[in-house]
Amino acid sequence: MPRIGVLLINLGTPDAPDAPSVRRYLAEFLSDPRVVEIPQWLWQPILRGPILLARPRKSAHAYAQIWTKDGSPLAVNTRDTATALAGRFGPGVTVDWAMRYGNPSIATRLDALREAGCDRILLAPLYPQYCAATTATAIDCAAEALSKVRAQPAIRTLPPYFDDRAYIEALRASTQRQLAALDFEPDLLLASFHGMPERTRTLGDPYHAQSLETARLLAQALDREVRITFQSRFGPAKWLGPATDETLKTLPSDGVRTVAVLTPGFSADCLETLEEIGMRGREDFLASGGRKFAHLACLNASAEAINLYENLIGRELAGW
Ligand SMILES: C=CC1=C(C)c2cc3[nH]c(cc4nc(cc5[nH]c(cc1n2)c(C)c5CCC(=O)O)C(CCC(=O)O)=C4C)c(C)c3C=C
Ligand SMILES: [Fe+2]
Ligand SMILES: [Fe+2]
Repeated sequence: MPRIGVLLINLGTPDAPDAPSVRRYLAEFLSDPRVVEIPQWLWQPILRGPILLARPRKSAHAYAQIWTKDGSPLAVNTRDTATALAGRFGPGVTVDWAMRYGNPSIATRLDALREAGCDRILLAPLYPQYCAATTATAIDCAAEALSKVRAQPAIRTLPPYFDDRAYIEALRASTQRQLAALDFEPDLLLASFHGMPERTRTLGDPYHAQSLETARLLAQALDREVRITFQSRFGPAKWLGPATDETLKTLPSDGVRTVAVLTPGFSADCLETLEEIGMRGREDFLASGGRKFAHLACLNASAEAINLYENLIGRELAGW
């Protein structure tokens, strides 16, 4: 009987909500040439200069507002997902989790799975929409770690699931459950995806098209309009639009008084959903004349999510 490992991979987060930890995390993240596609000789002085001098303190303040007693929400939600999936695929399958940047690293968890006897490993980046800056770099990192291994395990990767029926169904059920618990019926449902430089789309990254398709299928499943925006702009380059923050500021003058925002491109709640949408987005909307604002939780380790991953991962493992 082969022993199988499943490694859930998410983006990564600082170890603590303080400036030195955020600095270490940002230095690793923003030095990845898959994330910032500027030649390193030109980029590193900018990163090591203005960015890593100013941003860590500002971001640490934001992280402090969303930190939980168990740690960073991104890590806690990803860990809880792995824990909830343990045992769901039979006794020969171990489910573990890792972060592309920071801890626990992909290399250390791949080592642990191999030490546990796993000779087949499914890499499961928890990004529904494929993006070179998220999916590809996670796979690159795993391949880099395995390049130092003599007796390599067999590897599979979980395909993007942006249009998978099980994913759309999980989003539909989670959205309807959360809308039913609100004390208002929102005029508009806004789906905010993480942004990317516009240039990556023209270079052939399918992320934008896959995000649009997710929103279209969700609108169809809910039988109502779902408007799409892109958040978290970084740097001076042109990013995918329309921008979430600008949209939230102009919606009230267009007659939208109540809004519910979901973030279907994030598998787990994190700084970008809890602080950027749940706090700053809310303030922007209400300060611009909006009356009621709701931020819907990501799938996280909800029953809908566990059902989804059991389905997606189960299908991959069926061939093993
Ligand atoms: C879900 C998909 C994501 C894409 C695509 C993505 C691209 C991308 N991000 C940055 C810069 C930053 N992102 C930051 C945080 C962050 N980003 C994602 C996801 C995607 N990023 C997540 C899940 C998180 C949250 C991490 C957490 O700890 O909670 C940050 C750090 C925070 C900050 O200082 O604002 C930066 C910086 C770029 C440049 C980029 C694509 C080019
Ligand atoms: Fe990001
Ligand atoms: Fe951000």
